[in-house]
Amino acid sequence: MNELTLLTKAMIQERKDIILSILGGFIAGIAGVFLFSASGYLISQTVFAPPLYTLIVLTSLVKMLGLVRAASRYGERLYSHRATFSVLSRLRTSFFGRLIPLAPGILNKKRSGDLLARIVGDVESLQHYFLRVVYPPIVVVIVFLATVLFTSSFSFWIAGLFVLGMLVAALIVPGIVLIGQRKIQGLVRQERAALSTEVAEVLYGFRDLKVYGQLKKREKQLEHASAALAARQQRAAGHLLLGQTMHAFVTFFISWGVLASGAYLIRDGQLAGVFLAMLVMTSLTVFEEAAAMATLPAYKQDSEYAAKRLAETVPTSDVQPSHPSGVLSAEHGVSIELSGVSFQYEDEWRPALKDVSLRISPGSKTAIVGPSGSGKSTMIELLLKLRAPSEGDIRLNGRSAKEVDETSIWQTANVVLQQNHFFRGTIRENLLLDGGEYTDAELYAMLAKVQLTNMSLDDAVYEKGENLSDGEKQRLALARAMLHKGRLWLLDEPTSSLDYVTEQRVMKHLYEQATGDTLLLICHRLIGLEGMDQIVVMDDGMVIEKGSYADLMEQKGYFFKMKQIERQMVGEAGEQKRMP
Ligand SMILES: Nc1ncnc2c1ncn2[C@@H]1O[C@H](COP(=O)(O)OP(=O)(O)OP(=O)(O)O)[C@@H](O)[C@H]1O
Repeated sequence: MNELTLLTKAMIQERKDIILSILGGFIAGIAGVFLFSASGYLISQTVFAPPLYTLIVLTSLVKMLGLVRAASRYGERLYSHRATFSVLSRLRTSFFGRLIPLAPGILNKKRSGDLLARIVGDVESLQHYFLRVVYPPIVVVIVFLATVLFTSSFSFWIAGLFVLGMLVAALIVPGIVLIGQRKIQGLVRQERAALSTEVAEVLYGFRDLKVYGQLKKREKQLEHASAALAARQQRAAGHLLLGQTMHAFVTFFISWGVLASGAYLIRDGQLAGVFLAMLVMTSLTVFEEAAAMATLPAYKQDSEYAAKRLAETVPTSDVQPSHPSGVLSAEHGVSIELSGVSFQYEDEWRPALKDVSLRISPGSKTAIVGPSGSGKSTMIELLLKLRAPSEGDIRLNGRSAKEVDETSIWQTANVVLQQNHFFRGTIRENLLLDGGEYTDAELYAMLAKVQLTNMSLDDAVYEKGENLSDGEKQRLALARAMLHKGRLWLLDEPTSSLDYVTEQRVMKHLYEQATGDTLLLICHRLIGLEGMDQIVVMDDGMVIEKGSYADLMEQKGYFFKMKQIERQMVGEAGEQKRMP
């Protein structure tokens, strides 16, 4: 099943609007054909100076057909666009529904610019599927059959000419457009994704590119990607134009054919001369209705290619993602138990965590230390259910994490990650990210706790917190976590950019608030870990030591050696207790 199947299913759900738009399209099409035919007939009739009432009836008919055509065209547009946007909204919801569980894995794998091009552009492209691929042939065929039936009552030969013209307009012209079209649309999408990726790279890496003197080179690449896209788009537009031109030629040819064969039939006495203008007008109008057929293959290709790219991004399946109903209690500290947990990032050759077993009792304070790349942050990601272990089990409050609803974990956890995101807005908005309700006085009190007394709640925050220092970002993230009021603290190097004095002051408030809560702190500095209930030492994805500070110092193992090195570097004097 791919996106087009999903699209078709969504269209079935919007069948009422779709039927109404087809009905509107049919009435508008047929009213248009009769409007111009009646006009042609009216003009021809006037030559014979008919009675006044004939002219009144005919002009009234023309006016009425004009009104019917306008009203039904409006109805057609209204219902077809309403159906399209409802279908698109269903599709977008379903796409996001499948995309979200794949994050953050998918954000690692796909380049962000390309992903953005898919999320916005490809989903958007599918709107053409109904409006320009599925819907036009249905209306064209119905209007055309009605017109042929009408024409055949005047002349079988002219009706035959219409059928011949329609075969050329609906099959041969689109067929020619299709040749070569297959590649063009795919290439346009590829070039668009390439440009989007380039733009994202330049925007994200602007500073580094500038410092390393690579900005000019990247600007050139950007210009190149932009020119390549413009060239492809030009070719695609040329192709569309070719189809439209061929269609106009067919219309022109058929109208001349109707005129010539009509003249012949009149001379032969098989057709009354008064109908000739009417039949020519009929042919012009009915083929104008069929103009959408010429561009149909281009849109069909485009939709199919967009659907393919979306299906590649998030595999479609009938299997609904499970939503476990288990809730993590926010009443007291959480117990954590990891049994034989291993985890390997997709496409990585070695596991980030290997057979990790660990018990963290509720209300205890645990520090996780170890060299860079030893798997500490990965463990927090698994606890937050941002990723699932490849092997082993994680139990929270004695319940397997698989059975616990991830939202309840996020509600219970106060999280500070190594990289915390800040949104464009104000300090207040960034503090109240979880929608908590606090007065300004309470928020200022929190800012004071994290030593940000010089900040106003109305101060602007730029995108990604560009106008904040790393230390300010960490303190804001800590304030955000402290406002969250969960009973499980997951802190990944939360104070790495702070000076010792500020760190001590901030952490004092944090520990005060975390009394009785379960706290897990990842840190590189080994100073002040004496008060921790448990210290876990990790190396190369494994737990190599664990115990209290005193136990580990007595063991004289890895932690002891690291501590010796740190003491030599910082000096005993620099040591202060992390715990209050
Ligand atoms: N998104 C990712 N995709 C692939 N591999 C990853 C990803 N994140 C981390 N890794 C790898 O997993 C291993 C463990 O990384 P992790 O970030 O958990 O280590 P860490 O101990 O927290 O390191 P640090 O102290 O530097 O933050 C490393 O080898 C790293 O290269």
